[in-house]
Amino acid sequence: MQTLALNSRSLADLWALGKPKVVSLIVFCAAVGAAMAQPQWHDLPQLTLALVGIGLIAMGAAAMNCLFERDKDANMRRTQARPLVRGVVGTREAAVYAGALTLGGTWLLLVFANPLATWLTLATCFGYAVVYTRWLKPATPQNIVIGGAAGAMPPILGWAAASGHVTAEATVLFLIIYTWTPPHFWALALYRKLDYAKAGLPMLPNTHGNEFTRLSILLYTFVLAAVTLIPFALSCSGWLYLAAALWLNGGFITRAWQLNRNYSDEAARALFFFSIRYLSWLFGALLVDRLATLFLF
Ligand code: HEM
Ligand SMILES: CC(C)=CCC/C(C)=C/CC/C(C)=C/COP(=O)(O)OP(=O)(O)O
Repeated sequence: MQTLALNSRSLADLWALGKPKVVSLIVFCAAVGAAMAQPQWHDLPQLTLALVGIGLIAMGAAAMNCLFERDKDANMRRTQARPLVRGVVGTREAAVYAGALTLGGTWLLLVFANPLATWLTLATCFGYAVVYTRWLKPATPQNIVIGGAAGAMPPILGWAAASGHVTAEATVLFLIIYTWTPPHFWALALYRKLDYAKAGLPMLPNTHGNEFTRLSILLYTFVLAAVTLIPFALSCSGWLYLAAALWLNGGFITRAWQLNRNYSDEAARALFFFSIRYLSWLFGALLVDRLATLFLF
Protein backbone atom coordinates (compact mmCIF):
# COMPACT_ATOMS: atom_id res chain seq x y z
CA MET A 1 0.00 0.00 0.00
CA GLN A 2 2.80 2.33 1.03
CA THR A 3 4.80 1.51 -2.11
CA LEU A 4 1.77 2.34 -4.20
CA ALA A 5 1.40 5.73 -2.46
CA LEU A 6 5.11 6.45 -2.94
CA ASN A 7 4.89 5.51 -6.59
CA SER A 8 1.95 7.76 -7.31
CA ARG A 9 3.75 10.60 -5.46
CA SER A 10 6.87 10.06 -7.63
CA LEU A 11 4.73 10.04 -10.75
CA ALA A 12 3.15 13.35 -9.72
CA ASP A 13 6.63 14.81 -9.14
CA LEU A 14 7.88 13.61 -12.52
CA TRP A 15 4.73 15.02 -14.15
CA ALA A 16 5.34 18.42 -12.47
CA LEU A 17 8.93 18.46 -13.78
CA GLY A 18 7.56 18.71 -17.34
CA LYS A 19 5.62 21.97 -16.54
CA PRO A 20 2.33 20.43 -17.71
CA LYS A 21 0.23 23.64 -17.59
CA VAL A 22 2.60 25.59 -19.85
CA VAL A 23 2.95 22.59 -22.15
CA SER A 24 -0.84 22.17 -22.44
CA LEU A 25 -1.10 25.68 -23.94
CA ILE A 26 1.92 24.96 -26.15
CA VAL A 27 0.20 21.84 -27.51
CA PHE A 28 -3.05 23.75 -28.01
CA CYS A 29 -1.21 26.41 -30.09
CA ALA A 30 0.46 23.61 -32.08
CA ALA A 31 -2.98 22.03 -32.64
CA VAL A 32 -4.34 25.34 -33.92
CA GLY A 33 -1.34 25.61 -36.28
CA ALA A 34 -2.13 22.09 -37.52
CA ALA A 35 -5.83 22.89 -37.97
CA MET A 36 -5.02 26.05 -39.92
CA ALA A 37 -2.66 24.09 -42.20
CA GLN A 38 -5.03 21.20 -42.82
CA PRO A 39 -8.57 22.09 -41.71
CA GLN A 40 -10.09 18.91 -43.15
CA TRP A 41 -8.09 16.77 -40.68
CA HIS A 42 -7.50 13.99 -43.19
CA ASP A 43 -6.00 11.68 -40.62
CA LEU A 44 -7.02 12.81 -37.14
CA PRO A 45 -5.51 9.90 -35.11
CA GLN A 46 -2.16 10.35 -36.88
CA LEU A 47 -2.19 14.12 -36.30
CA THR A 48 -3.15 13.62 -32.64
CA LEU A 49 -0.17 11.30 -32.11
CA ALA A 50 2.12 13.85 -33.77
CA LEU A 51 0.80 16.52 -31.37
CA VAL A 52 1.45 14.17 -28.44
CA GLY A 53 5.02 13.90 -29.79
CA ILE A 54 5.40 17.69 -29.71
CA GLY A 55 4.00 17.72 -26.15
CA LEU A 56 6.43 15.02 -24.98
CA ILE A 57 9.44 16.88 -26.39
CA ALA A 58 8.20 20.14 -24.83
CA MET A 59 7.91 18.34 -21.46
CA GLY A 60 11.39 16.92 -21.96
CA ALA A 61 12.71 20.46 -22.62
CA ALA A 62 10.93 21.73 -19.48
CA ALA A 63 12.45 18.91 -17.39
CA MET A 64 15.92 19.79 -18.75
CA ASN A 65 15.27 23.43 -17.78
CA CYS A 66 14.42 22.32 -14.21
CA LEU A 67 17.53 20.16 -14.12
CA PHE A 68 19.89 22.91 -15.31
CA GLU A 69 18.36 25.53 -13.01
CA ARG A 70 17.88 23.55 -9.80
CA ASP A 71 20.36 25.73 -7.85
CA LYS A 72 18.75 28.98 -9.00
CA ASP A 73 15.27 27.54 -8.41
CA ALA A 74 16.27 26.85 -4.79
CA ASN A 75 16.72 30.62 -4.27
CA MET A 76 13.32 31.66 -5.57
CA ARG A 77 10.06 31.39 -3.60
CA ARG A 78 8.08 30.59 -6.76
CA THR A 79 10.27 27.63 -7.69
CA GLN A 80 11.66 26.33 -4.40
CA ALA A 81 9.04 23.56 -4.15
CA ARG A 82 10.05 22.03 -7.49
CA PRO A 83 10.83 18.28 -7.30
CA LEU A 84 14.58 18.63 -7.97
CA VAL A 85 14.95 21.35 -5.33
CA ARG A 86 13.12 19.27 -2.71
CA GLY A 87 15.29 16.31 -3.69
CA VAL A 88 12.30 14.02 -4.34
CA VAL A 89 13.56 13.51 -7.89
CA GLY A 90 17.30 12.94 -8.34
CA THR A 91 19.42 14.54 -11.05
CA ARG A 92 20.08 11.23 -12.83
CA GLU A 93 16.40 10.35 -12.66
CA ALA A 94 15.47 13.75 -14.14
CA ALA A 95 18.05 13.39 -16.93
CA VAL A 96 16.78 9.91 -17.85
CA TYR A 97 13.17 11.16 -17.71
CA ALA A 98 13.92 14.18 -19.94
CA GLY A 99 15.83 11.95 -22.38
CA ALA A 100 13.02 9.37 -22.48
CA LEU A 101 10.37 12.05 -23.14
CA THR A 102 12.47 13.57 -25.92
CA LEU A 103 13.19 10.19 -27.52
CA GLY A 104 9.55 9.10 -27.25
CA GLY A 105 8.36 12.36 -28.81
CA THR A 106 10.96 12.11 -31.59
CA TRP A 107 9.79 8.59 -32.42
CA LEU A 108 6.12 9.68 -32.56
CA LEU A 109 6.97 12.60 -34.84
CA LEU A 110 9.11 10.50 -37.16
CA VAL A 111 6.43 7.81 -37.46
CA PHE A 112 3.25 9.91 -37.48
CA ALA A 113 4.44 13.26 -38.91
CA ASN A 114 7.53 13.94 -41.02
CA PRO A 115 11.26 14.76 -40.77
CA LEU A 116 10.68 18.54 -41.06
CA ALA A 117 8.36 18.61 -38.01
CA THR A 118 10.76 16.32 -36.12
CA TRP A 119 13.86 18.44 -36.72
CA LEU A 120 12.07 21.72 -36.05
CA THR A 121 10.73 20.38 -32.73
CA LEU A 122 14.16 19.09 -31.68
CA ALA A 123 15.71 22.47 -32.62
CA THR A 124 13.04 24.18 -30.48
CA CYS A 125 13.87 21.88 -27.57
CA PHE A 126 17.56 22.79 -27.91
CA GLY A 127 16.63 26.49 -28.25
CA TYR A 128 14.70 26.49 -24.97
CA ALA A 129 16.66 24.00 -22.85
CA VAL A 130 20.16 25.06 -23.90
CA VAL A 131 20.26 28.41 -25.77
CA TYR A 132 17.69 30.19 -23.56
CA THR A 133 18.20 28.41 -20.22
CA ARG A 134 21.99 28.00 -20.21
CA TRP A 135 23.23 30.95 -22.25
CA LEU A 136 20.71 33.76 -22.63
CA LYS A 137 18.85 33.71 -19.30
CA PRO A 138 21.90 34.38 -17.09
CA ALA A 139 23.51 36.74 -19.65
CA THR A 140 21.10 39.48 -20.76
CA PRO A 141 17.78 41.14 -19.83
CA GLN A 142 16.79 40.59 -23.49
CA ASN A 143 16.92 36.83 -22.74
CA ILE A 144 13.21 36.30 -23.34
CA VAL A 145 13.09 38.55 -26.39
CA ILE A 146 15.67 36.35 -28.12
CA GLY A 147 14.76 33.08 -26.36
CA GLY A 148 11.07 33.77 -26.98
CA ALA A 149 11.67 32.47 -30.51
CA ALA A 150 11.70 28.93 -29.05
CA GLY A 151 8.44 29.44 -27.13
CA ALA A 152 6.80 30.92 -30.25
CA MET A 153 7.48 27.84 -32.40
CA PRO A 154 4.43 25.65 -31.50
CA PRO A 155 2.09 26.82 -34.33
CA ILE A 156 4.90 26.29 -36.86
CA LEU A 157 5.54 22.81 -35.42
CA GLY A 158 1.83 21.91 -35.68
CA TRP A 159 1.67 23.36 -39.20
CA ALA A 160 4.73 21.37 -40.30
CA ALA A 161 3.40 18.17 -38.68
CA ALA A 162 0.08 18.49 -40.52
CA SER A 163 1.33 19.57 -43.93
CA GLY A 164 5.04 18.80 -44.24
CA HIS A 165 5.91 22.42 -44.95
CA VAL A 166 5.96 25.89 -43.38
CA THR A 167 4.23 28.87 -44.99
CA ALA A 168 4.05 32.64 -44.46
CA GLU A 169 0.73 32.20 -42.57
CA ALA A 170 2.44 29.84 -40.11
CA THR A 171 5.12 32.48 -39.58
CA VAL A 172 2.44 35.05 -38.70
CA LEU A 173 1.18 32.74 -35.91
CA PHE A 174 4.80 32.47 -34.72
CA LEU A 175 5.04 36.28 -34.68
CA ILE A 176 1.90 36.55 -32.53
CA ILE A 177 3.40 34.39 -29.75
CA TYR A 178 6.79 36.04 -30.23
CA THR A 179 5.42 39.55 -29.56
CA TRP A 180 3.14 38.24 -26.77
CA THR A 181 6.03 36.73 -24.79
CA PRO A 182 7.66 39.94 -23.43
CA PRO A 183 4.45 41.34 -21.85
CA HIS A 184 3.62 37.80 -20.60
CA PHE A 185 6.95 37.31 -18.89
CA TRP A 186 7.83 40.86 -17.79
CA ALA A 187 4.49 41.17 -15.95
CA LEU A 188 5.59 38.20 -13.83
CA ALA A 189 9.17 39.48 -13.56
CA LEU A 190 7.82 42.74 -12.04
CA TYR A 191 6.06 41.14 -9.09
CA ARG A 192 8.79 38.48 -8.72
CA LYS A 193 11.65 41.00 -8.88
CA LEU A 194 13.02 39.98 -5.48
CA ASP A 195 13.10 36.31 -6.50
CA TYR A 196 15.15 37.12 -9.60
CA ALA A 197 17.52 39.34 -7.58
CA LYS A 198 18.12 36.45 -5.14
CA ALA A 199 18.78 34.04 -8.02
CA GLY A 200 21.15 36.56 -9.65
CA LEU A 201 19.22 36.57 -12.94
CA PRO A 202 19.33 39.81 -14.97
CA MET A 203 15.61 40.26 -15.70
CA LEU A 204 14.47 43.60 -17.12
CA PRO A 205 12.90 45.01 -13.89
CA ASN A 206 16.15 44.23 -12.03
CA THR A 207 18.51 45.72 -14.61
CA HIS A 208 16.45 48.61 -16.06
CA GLY A 209 13.93 49.29 -13.32
CA ASN A 210 10.23 48.99 -12.82
CA GLU A 211 9.17 52.03 -14.90
CA PHE A 212 11.16 51.07 -17.99
CA THR A 213 9.73 47.53 -17.82
CA ARG A 214 6.15 48.81 -17.57
CA LEU A 215 6.66 51.07 -20.58
CA SER A 216 8.24 48.20 -22.52
CA ILE A 217 5.23 46.00 -21.70
CA LEU A 218 2.85 48.68 -22.96
CA LEU A 219 4.80 49.19 -26.20
CA TYR A 220 4.86 45.44 -26.85
CA THR A 221 1.07 45.23 -26.41
CA PHE A 222 0.73 47.83 -29.21
CA VAL A 223 3.02 45.83 -31.50
CA LEU A 224 1.19 42.62 -30.57
CA ALA A 225 -2.18 44.23 -31.39
CA ALA A 226 -0.87 45.17 -34.85
CA VAL A 227 0.56 41.70 -35.47
CA THR A 228 -2.71 39.98 -34.49
CA LEU A 229 -4.47 41.86 -37.30
CA ILE A 230 -2.28 40.26 -39.98
CA PRO A 231 -4.27 36.97 -40.22
CA PHE A 232 -7.39 39.02 -41.07
CA ALA A 233 -5.46 41.34 -43.42
CA LEU A 234 -4.12 38.28 -45.29
CA SER A 235 -7.64 36.75 -45.38
CA CYS A 236 -6.46 33.67 -43.46
CA SER A 237 -9.07 34.50 -40.81
CA GLY A 238 -12.45 36.18 -40.94
CA TRP A 239 -14.67 38.59 -39.02
CA LEU A 240 -15.18 36.30 -36.07
CA TYR A 241 -11.44 36.22 -35.41
CA LEU A 242 -11.15 39.97 -35.99
CA ALA A 243 -13.85 40.70 -33.39
CA ALA A 244 -12.15 38.44 -30.82
CA ALA A 245 -8.71 39.95 -31.53
CA LEU A 246 -10.01 43.52 -31.15
CA TRP A 247 -11.74 42.63 -27.89
CA LEU A 248 -8.71 40.83 -26.43
CA ASN A 249 -6.27 43.52 -27.55
CA GLY A 250 -8.49 46.16 -25.94
CA GLY A 251 -8.28 44.23 -22.66
CA PHE A 252 -4.50 43.72 -22.87
CA ILE A 253 -3.70 47.33 -23.79
CA THR A 254 -6.04 48.74 -21.12
CA ARG A 255 -4.46 46.61 -18.39
CA ALA A 256 -0.92 47.40 -19.59
CA TRP A 257 -1.82 51.11 -19.74
CA GLN A 258 -3.17 51.07 -16.18
CA LEU A 259 -0.10 49.19 -14.93
CA ASN A 260 2.14 51.74 -16.62
CA ARG A 261 0.34 54.62 -14.87
CA ASN A 262 -0.15 53.02 -11.46
CA TYR A 263 2.00 50.14 -10.28
CA SER A 264 0.98 47.46 -7.83
CA ASP A 265 2.12 43.84 -7.53
CA GLU A 266 -1.55 42.80 -7.74
CA ALA A 267 -2.01 44.61 -11.07
CA ALA A 268 1.19 43.03 -12.47
CA ARG A 269 0.01 39.58 -11.32
CA ALA A 270 -3.42 40.20 -12.88
CA LEU A 271 -1.75 41.22 -16.16
CA PHE A 272 0.36 38.05 -16.16
CA PHE A 273 -2.70 35.81 -15.73
CA PHE A 274 -4.63 37.87 -18.28
CA SER A 275 -1.81 37.24 -20.78
CA ILE A 276 -2.41 33.49 -20.48
CA ARG A 277 -6.17 33.87 -21.02
CA TYR A 278 -5.41 36.25 -23.91
CA LEU A 279 -3.29 33.73 -25.82
CA SER A 280 -5.66 30.83 -25.13
CA TRP A 281 -8.68 32.82 -26.36
CA LEU A 282 -6.89 34.32 -29.35
CA PHE A 283 -5.79 30.91 -30.62
CA GLY A 284 -9.23 29.53 -29.74
CA ALA A 285 -10.72 32.28 -31.94
CA LEU A 286 -8.40 31.37 -34.82
CA LEU A 287 -9.60 27.78 -34.57
CA VAL A 288 -13.33 28.56 -34.26
CA ASP A 289 -13.10 31.06 -37.11
CA ARG A 290 -11.41 28.49 -39.35
CA LEU A 291 -13.93 25.76 -38.50
CA ALA A 292 -16.85 28.16 -39.00
CA THR A 293 -15.55 29.14 -42.45
CA LEU A 294 -15.14 25.49 -43.36
CA PHE A 295 -18.46 24.12 -42.16
CA LEU A 296 -20.85 27.07 -42.45
CA PHE A 297 -19.82 28.72 -45.71
C1 HEM B 1 10.64 32.30 -23.41
C2 HEM B 1 9.32 32.40 -23.33
C3 HEM B 1 8.54 32.32 -22.03
C4 HEM B 1 8.91 32.67 -20.78
C5 HEM B 1 10.24 33.25 -20.31
C6 HEM B 1 7.81 32.32 -19.90
C7 HEM B 1 7.82 32.47 -18.52
C8 HEM B 1 6.87 31.96 -17.68
C9 HEM B 1 7.01 31.85 -16.25
C10 HEM B 1 8.24 32.26 -15.47
C11 HEM B 1 5.87 31.29 -15.78
C12 HEM B 1 5.56 30.95 -14.35
C13 HEM B 1 5.73 29.47 -14.21
C14 HEM B 1 5.55 28.97 -12.82
O1 HEM B 1 5.27 29.74 -11.90
O2 HEM B 1 5.72 27.76 -12.67
C15 HEM B 1 5.00 31.05 -16.90
C16 HEM B 1 3.75 30.51 -16.79
C17 HEM B 1 2.99 30.16 -17.86
N1 HEM B 1 3.33 30.28 -19.18
FE1 HEM B 1 4.97 31.19 -19.90
N2 HEM B 1 6.79 31.81 -20.64
C18 HEM B 1 7.20 31.77 -21.93
C19 HEM B 1 6.51 31.28 -22.99
C20 HEM B 1 5.28 30.69 -22.89
C21 HEM B 1 4.58 30.10 -23.99
C22 HEM B 1 5.13 30.04 -25.42
C23 HEM B 1 3.41 29.64 -23.52
C24 HEM B 1 2.31 28.94 -24.24
C25 HEM B 1 2.14 28.94 -25.54
C26 HEM B 1 3.37 29.92 -22.10
C27 HEM B 1 2.32 29.59 -21.27
C28 HEM B 1 2.33 29.72 -19.92
C29 HEM B 1 1.28 29.25 -19.05
C30 HEM B 1 -0.02 28.56 -19.47
C31 HEM B 1 1.70 29.52 -17.74
C32 HEM B 1 0.91 29.27 -16.46
C33 HEM B 1 1.41 28.06 -15.77
C34 HEM B 1 0.72 27.86 -14.43
O3 HEM B 1 -0.37 28.38 -14.20
O4 HEM B 1 1.32 27.16 -13.62
N3 HEM B 1 4.51 30.57 -21.76
N4 HEM B 1 5.63 31.47 -18.03
C1 LIG C 1 9.73 21.48 -28.14
C2 LIG C 1 9.00 22.62 -27.59
C3 LIG C 1 7.71 22.99 -28.19
C4 LIG C 1 9.55 23.27 -26.58
C5 LIG C 1 8.91 24.38 -25.90
C6 LIG C 1 9.80 24.89 -24.89
C7 LIG C 1 9.02 25.46 -23.77
C8 LIG C 1 8.58 24.48 -22.69
C9 LIG C 1 8.73 26.76 -23.77
C10 LIG C 1 7.94 27.43 -22.75
C11 LIG C 1 8.68 28.52 -22.16
C12 LIG C 1 8.66 28.50 -20.67
C13 LIG C 1 8.02 27.42 -19.85
C14 LIG C 1 9.28 29.42 -20.08
C15 LIG C 1 9.41 29.48 -18.62
O1 LIG C 1 10.43 30.37 -18.41
P1 LIG C 1 11.61 29.95 -17.49
O2 LIG C 1 12.14 28.64 -17.93
O3 LIG C 1 12.56 31.08 -17.43
O4 LIG C 1 10.79 29.84 -16.14
P2 LIG C 1 11.09 29.19 -14.74
O5 LIG C 1 11.80 30.24 -13.97
O6 LIG C 1 9.71 28.92 -14.22
O7 LIG C 1 11.90 27.95 -14.94
